[in-house]
Amino acid sequence: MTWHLFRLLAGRPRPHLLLDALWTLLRVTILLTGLLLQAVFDHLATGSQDRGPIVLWAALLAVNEAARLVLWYGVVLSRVEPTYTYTVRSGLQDRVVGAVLRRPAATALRHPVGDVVSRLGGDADEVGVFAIWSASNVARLAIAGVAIAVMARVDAVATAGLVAVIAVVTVLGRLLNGPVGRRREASRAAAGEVSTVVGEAVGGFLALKAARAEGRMTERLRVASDRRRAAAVRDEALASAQESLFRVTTALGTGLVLLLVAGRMREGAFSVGDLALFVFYTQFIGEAVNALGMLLGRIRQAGVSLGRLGELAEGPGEVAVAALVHLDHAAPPAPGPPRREPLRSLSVSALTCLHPGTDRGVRGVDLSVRPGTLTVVTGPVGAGKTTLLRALLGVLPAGGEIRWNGEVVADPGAFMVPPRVAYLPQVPALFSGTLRENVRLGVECDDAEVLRVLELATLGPDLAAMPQGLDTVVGPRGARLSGGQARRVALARALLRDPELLVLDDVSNALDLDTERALWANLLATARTVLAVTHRAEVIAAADRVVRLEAGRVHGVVAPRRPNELSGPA
Ligand SMILES: Nc1ncnc2c1ncn2[C@@H]1O[C@H](COP(=O)(O)OP(=O)(O)OP(=O)(O)O)[C@@H](O)[C@H]1O
Repeated sequence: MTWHLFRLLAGRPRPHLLLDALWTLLRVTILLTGLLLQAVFDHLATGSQDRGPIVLWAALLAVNEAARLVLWYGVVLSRVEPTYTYTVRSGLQDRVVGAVLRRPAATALRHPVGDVVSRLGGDADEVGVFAIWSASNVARLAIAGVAIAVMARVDAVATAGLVAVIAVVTVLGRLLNGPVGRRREASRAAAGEVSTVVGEAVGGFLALKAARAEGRMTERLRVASDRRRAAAVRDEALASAQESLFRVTTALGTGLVLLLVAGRMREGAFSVGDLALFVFYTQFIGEAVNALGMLLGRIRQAGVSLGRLGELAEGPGEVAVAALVHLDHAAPPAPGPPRREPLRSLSVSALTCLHPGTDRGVRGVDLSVRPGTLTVVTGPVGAGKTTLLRALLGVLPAGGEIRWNGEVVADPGAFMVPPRVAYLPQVPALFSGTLRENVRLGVECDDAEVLRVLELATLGPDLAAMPQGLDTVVGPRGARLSGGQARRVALARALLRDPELLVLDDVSNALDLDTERALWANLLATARTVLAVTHRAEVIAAADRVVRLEAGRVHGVVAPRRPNELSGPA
């Protein structure tokens, strides 16, 4: 996983290299401070009365410190780091959401919505933070290497002792990496569980109130939060232990250096300036080792997070992450709409689709749809009507054969889309935005066209009562529409695509009888091909063909004559 993490960052190396360079510059100022201190103390130790060099070094120290502060706060912390971390974060989120949207509808979202939101937030954040952390600490370690070289020139033995302490602590810290990673994974999973419960509670708020089930949901949330707390405490405890291990390096190192150089100081071979340099650099090297420990932990954590994002995009395992990283270089373009080809025939044979882990769904369904006709699928509740439509459209994985104009459809999910097919599900989705945007949803057309399809969907009178007309804000954050209105807006969206085949799942639901009659009269007057699930006797009577499903199997196909009474406003 770590390898993929580095590949991800290497995909766009420039911001990382810029940050590496800035941090290196910052650390060089620290090296300079050590050398200036050494010079100041050595000069003081000579007992010289000449204050000139001291003033010069003090001035250089002040300039050096001021330059560091300006570079640190003014450039790195306030601009470069936030830009980089948010670019990585939002880049990952874009890629994951893009990959999910490109997946076949049948398998697009395999995790609860709350968990997905948690991963897109927390896990993308973790990788974004790692990006800036790695830049900062790679520079820190490189300059620590230079500091060790400078110290070795002054006293090789004391420096070797310090390096030995660092090596022991590093090995011990690395041994903790495995458990730290496992606990981080458990903690993230527990956080995802809490988000799932919160997502369900917020999404089903009204249902919970209506059923007076708030207590049950609160209890679920409490249990999930307790698990999350326990996992987070275990995670933090071990991560802190690992951090502390590295932190003691400074104290141990300074003590060891003092012991090792005491003899040479007495002999005058180790100056006061050298001691100042050693104490200052030991502190810096200790911090670098401490940072190395945190960096190692963070690599694990960021790797875990990248893996979790990869799962959303592609599925579990390394392959998923490789694919996610690969997307950085060659995000496949979204496929354009298929070429329009008039529907001459649609046939389905032996279509079988069972819901995973159950024997429910549909089995061995044969069906044919002729152009310009209304085909109705009916049957009792739970008979498999919705399953049949969704399997036909590739929204659910299914066996059997589908032929469009005689040609076998290999991938229904990619094939059964506008302008071939438009689908109105039982629960249509509206998005925050205006009525116009919800109908168009990416289709370029003028308002006259939007108004025409809204009229066809019998929303004309409703629209006349909306002061803002097409600019009326609908959807989750806008003025709410009634269930029937939302359904007809979604129908207008489908009609705007002018599909060869219109697939409707229970469009009559939530409509009064007059509106429903007008709606069906409009649909039939356009002589388009419609495949509709419905219970309404009038619509069934008007159909060219009626398929009756019972317990997932076809229980008869009839062809009633279209009665005239369904004629109405066109
Ligand atoms: N996601 C699912 N997982 C498991 N079983 C499911 C799932 N969705 C539906 N089912 C089951 O499959 C069967 C067919 O469901 P389906 O929704 O297709 O019926 P339907 O005829 O459309 O019902 P309704 O008239 O209520 O819309 C039912 O027994 C249902 O319980």
